Amino acid sequence: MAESRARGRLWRMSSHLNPSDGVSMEVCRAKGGATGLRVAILGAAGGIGQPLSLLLKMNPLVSTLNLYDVVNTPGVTADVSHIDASAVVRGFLGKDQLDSALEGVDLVIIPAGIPRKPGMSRDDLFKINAGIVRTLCEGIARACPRAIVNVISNPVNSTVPIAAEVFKKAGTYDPRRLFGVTTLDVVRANTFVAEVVGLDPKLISVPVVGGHAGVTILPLLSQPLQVTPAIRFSDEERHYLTNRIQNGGTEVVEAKAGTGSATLSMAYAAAKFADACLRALKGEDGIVECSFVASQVTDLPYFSSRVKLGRNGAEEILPLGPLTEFERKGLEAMKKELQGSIDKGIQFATSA
Ligand SMILES: NC(=O)C1=CN([C@@H]2O[C@H](COP(=O)(O)OP(=O)(O)OC[C@H]3O[C@@H](n4cnc5c(N)ncnc54)[C@H](O)[C@@H]3O)[C@@H](O)[C@H]2O)C=CC1
Ligand SMILES: O=C([O-])CC(=O)C(=O)O
Repeated sequence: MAESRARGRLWRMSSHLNPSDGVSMEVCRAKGGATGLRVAILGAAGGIGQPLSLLLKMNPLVSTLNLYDVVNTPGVTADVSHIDASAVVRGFLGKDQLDSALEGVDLVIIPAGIPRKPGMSRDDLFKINAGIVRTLCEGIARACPRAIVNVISNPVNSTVPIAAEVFKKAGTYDPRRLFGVTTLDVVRANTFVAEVVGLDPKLISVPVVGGHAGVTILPLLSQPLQVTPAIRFSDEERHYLTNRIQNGGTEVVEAKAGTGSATLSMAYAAAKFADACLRALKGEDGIVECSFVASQVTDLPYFSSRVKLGRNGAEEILPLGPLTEFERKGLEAMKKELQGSIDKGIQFATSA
């Protein structure tokens, strides 16, 4: 009897999580950690969304985790909610619940949209993902205009400008609060450099600048911070590493052979970047991450480089630092493509 009573209680606790099912939280004395931060994941049932939900549930800074998708959120929500970490997990399904998913949220992470198949470029995703990101950002402008926004959906070089234009149109744009997530490029750079030099990747921190597609991804291999004496690469190593980092996404797409792109490493990278944003929101000082943001570091209007994070988002965009001839050439080589992708996003959002 005692056992079955306990089971009934657990069932109600988990099934309240989808607000559409009409079961209330009456049986729960606590309504969730009041002092933490509220996070929403849009696209939470996807390949990235699911492991990212798991990692955010485990983040002690999160008090409420809202999981939104157009399919399958009740199952993902029930599953993740059973993990014994303090964040309260709530599921939201379909566009009618978008605004409820976003109300009062401090940080929104967007991994919604289709992934690549072999032979596709990230730009090939524009047709479908541009509209998805626009719709979701319209929801953010309505329901949580002060939230920090982390855009993962590809092509990032265009989806971030789309998000900015949606917010401008709504009168809610604050460039400090909008970030394209390029952390996976840094994660890959650290891993591949560590492999070549035979060090623990935790000791390596390679700034990766530019954008998030092919030649627009530029690792500054002359600046792998934290290592003394500084690492010097041969020409052969520099070419190998730059090429592998620029094509890391394609490497995974081809290995997955039509079943998707990076999901686990991306969830790890997104959780790392989200954690940096949350710690900055909490007032921690000295947090610096690479991200694709509105920028004046080059003549391009958006650019990924090292950004100092603070309570209001991007506090300071740090200069690129001294570049080698190889890196200067890489920077020049990316400009046309990156500007084109940015213009394409702006054009899409302003002509609609
Ligand atoms: N920024 C980066 O470094 C990376 C970006 N990506 C991108 O992330 C995106 C997601 O990739 P996966 O999770 O592998 O794809 P997926 O197809 O496994 O999951 C996407 C999820 O988005 C949902 N979705 C579709 N339309 C939606 C809408 N209107 N509102 C809410 N949710 C919606 C789908 O139902 C699905 O659950 C892709 O565009 C991919 O290219 C992937 C890896 C790295
Ligand atoms: O390559 C893709 O399509 C997904 C992605 O952005 C990455 O893994 O860096």
